[in-house]
Amino acid sequence: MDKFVITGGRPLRGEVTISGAKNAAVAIIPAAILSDGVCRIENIPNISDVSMISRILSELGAQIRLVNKNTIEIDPKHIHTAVVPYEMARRMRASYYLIGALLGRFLHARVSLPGGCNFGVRPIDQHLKGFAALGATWSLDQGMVDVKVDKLVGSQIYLDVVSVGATINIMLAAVKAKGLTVIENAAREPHIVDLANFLNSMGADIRGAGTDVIKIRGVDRLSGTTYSIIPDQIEAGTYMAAAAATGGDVLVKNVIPKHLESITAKLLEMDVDVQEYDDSVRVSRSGPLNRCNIKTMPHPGFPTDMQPQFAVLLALARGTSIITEGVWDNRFRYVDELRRMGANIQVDGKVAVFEGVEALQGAPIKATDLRAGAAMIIAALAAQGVTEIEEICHIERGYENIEEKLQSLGADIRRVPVQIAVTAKAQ
Ligand SMILES: CC(=O)N[C@H]1[C@@H](OP(=O)(O)OP(=O)(O)OC[C@H]2O[C@@H](n3ccc(=O)[nH]c3=O)[C@H](O)[C@@H]2O)O[C@H](CO)[C@@H](O)[C@@H]1O
Ligand SMILES: C=C(OP(=O)(O)O)C(=O)O
Repeated sequence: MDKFVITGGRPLRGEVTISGAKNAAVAIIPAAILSDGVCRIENIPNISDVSMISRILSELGAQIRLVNKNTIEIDPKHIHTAVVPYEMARRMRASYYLIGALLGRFLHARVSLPGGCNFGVRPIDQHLKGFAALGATWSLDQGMVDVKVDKLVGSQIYLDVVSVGATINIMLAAVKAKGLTVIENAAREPHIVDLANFLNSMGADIRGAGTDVIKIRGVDRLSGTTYSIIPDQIEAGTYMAAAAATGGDVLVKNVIPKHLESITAKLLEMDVDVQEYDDSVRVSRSGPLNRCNIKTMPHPGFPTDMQPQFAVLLALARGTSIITEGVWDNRFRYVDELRRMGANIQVDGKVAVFEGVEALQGAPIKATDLRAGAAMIIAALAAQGVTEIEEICHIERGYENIEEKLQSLGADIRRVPVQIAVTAKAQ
């Protein structure tokens, strides 16, 4: 296991190119199971969650060819089982998309309950409610969800909570159902639109993705396709926050500025300069950071996956700021790590109150989850002195080449192996 060693205090300057979106890739790769032909998927981020979901597909019998670092071809013809190995699926959140995709193809799926970042309870009741509305029955035994159906039949489904995962999973099963499925109170994130575009390019009939009512008219077959994944909204936002935290000047390239609107709005409120171009944004700061309040919400609200990175900015902003976490029950586990660096933050349930400090100091800390890990990197880049960040495997789930990208912006970040202390056993 490696750790990052970062010497802070250098403003980030230069250009960085954003990779394909993790949360689109981990939905689109399992969606390829539904195809009769080969799917060529471009702009795939080279991250561990993508490697894991690809390995699972291979394990099921799919042929996966790496065309280059960011392009794969998936031939799902030889998938021979609807049972996903327990150990693999429970390591990542997006393995739950295998339920919808396998159900669409085999009318049966047996998949372990998913893993992913630990934000407290992460139920899948809305996914199961959706499958049941399409005619399926499910049971749970030995940590595996078993979902079966004789025939998928389109239905009207109202989601009780706006859920990205349930919206995508229901779409995956409903594309092969008989008749029309309508998902009401659907999530509207950019990766939902990307998945719908991917499925439509295979011959699906999905309308309304990006709004809260999605209509899916089932089709008998889906063909192979060539598709390029959208840029990662959260990776882009992370580099924007890093530029702002270090008082730098960074051109963030290969983005869809529309997807960044809520992030840009908060940076502007904090007196950070943001210039938008066709497919890039330039973020710079020379004056102090101004305080602001943030409430995370489903898209188009401020994304919960940007909450920890902005917490670092608020920890350094003048005055008192408040973050209200509107999506997850427990997404402030990283606050203890920021406190080690000198941040003044009080947490009460889903609300965190920040009293801005002049500077953070380097300290030994850890990544408690993926975006918390990104936030620790930002804090370390802005801090005085040296910070060591352990448990960076969380960060590798979602950020392609993060140390190289930061080094190209002038950051002093190194990856070094963690020394394991070995205690000699008395004979
Ligand atoms: C792989 C992936 O894309 N992960 C993202 C996805 O996670 P994920 O798909 O797991 O998140 P959801 O949108 O489903 O969850 C949103 C809220 O709905 C609740 N809920 C969800 C499903 C359900 O069946 N019942 C239920 O009550 C959750 O507990 C949470 O409070 O969207 C989250 C919200 O934008 C992001 O933080 C994650 O990065
Ligand atoms: C929470 C995230 O991912 P996952 O749902 O895969 O844990 C994330 O991408 O920030």
